[in-house]
Amino acid sequence: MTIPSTPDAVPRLEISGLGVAFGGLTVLDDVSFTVGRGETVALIGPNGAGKTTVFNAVCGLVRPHAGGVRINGRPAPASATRLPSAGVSRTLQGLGLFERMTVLENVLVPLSGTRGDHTAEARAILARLGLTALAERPAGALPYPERKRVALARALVTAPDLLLLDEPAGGLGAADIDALAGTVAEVAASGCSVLVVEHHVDFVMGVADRIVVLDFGRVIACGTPGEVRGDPAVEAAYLGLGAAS
Ligand SMILES: Nc1ncnc2c1ncn2[C@@H]1O[C@H](COP(=O)(O)OP(=O)(O)OP(=O)(O)O)[C@@H](O)[C@H]1O
Repeated sequence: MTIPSTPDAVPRLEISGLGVAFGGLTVLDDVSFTVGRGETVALIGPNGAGKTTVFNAVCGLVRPHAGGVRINGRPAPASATRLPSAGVSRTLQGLGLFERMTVLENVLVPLSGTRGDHTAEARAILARLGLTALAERPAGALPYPERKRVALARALVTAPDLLLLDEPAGGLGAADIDALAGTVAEVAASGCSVLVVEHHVDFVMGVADRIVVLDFGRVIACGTPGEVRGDPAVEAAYLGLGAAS
C-alpha cells in the first residue's frame, strides 16, 4: 500500500481535544496524544475508561462532538471502510473472523477489492506468524490463540503504517504473549506505528515506548513505562486495582 510520505515531524496519529458523548454520558473529555512513526503507544485504564471509544473515533465509527483525529497529518477518514487507504489496520476484541473460511482466505479479505493475486503476500504474513501449516484450515476450527494470530495476520497483510490492536494479549497464555510482544516489536521496527489497548500490564510495560492512561474519559497520565508505573494517580486509578501484573 502506497501512502504519501509525510515529514518525520508529522505524527502518524494525532488526537487532539477529543470529546465523545453518548446521549448525556460524556465518555471522552479533551483527550489528546500522539503516536509517532515506528512508535508503540499503549492506551490503558480501568474498564469503561473510554479506550475502545478512542479506537472507534480513530476508525470513524463514532463521531466526536469536540476535537479531532489526524492520520499522517490529514483528517482521519469519516468511514471505517476508508481506513486501509489511509494506511490503518485494526484488530477487534471479538476477532471478527469468517469461521467457515480458511485461514488464508481470511487473511486475503482486506485485499479482496484490490488488483492482482495477493496469495504470496498473505502466505508470507502467515509464515511470519507461524501459521503456514494452518493456512487451509477453517478459521473456526482453530484454538483461540491461533485465531488471534490469524486476526493479527489479517491486520498486517495490508502493510499498514498505523496498526490499532484492541486487547491483543487477552485470553493468551505466557508463551503466546511473549510471541505477540516479539511480533509487535518487529512491526514497530519496520516503521509501522502501533496503538495498543491492553489490560495485561507486563505486556504493556514490555512493548510500549509510551503509555497513555485514561480514567473516566480523561488522560490522567502519559509517559514512558517507568514514568507511568510510578505515577500515584495511575496506581490509584488502575494499577492498584488488581490488574494483571
Ligand atoms: N455505543 C455506546 N452507547 C452508549 N454508551 C457506550 C457506547 N459505547 C461505549 N459506551 C460507554 O462508554 C464508556 C466507555 O466505554 P469503552 O468501551 O470505550 O471503555 P473501555 O475503556 O474500552 O472499557 P473496557 O476495558 O471494558 O473495554 C462505558 O461507560 C460504556 O458503557
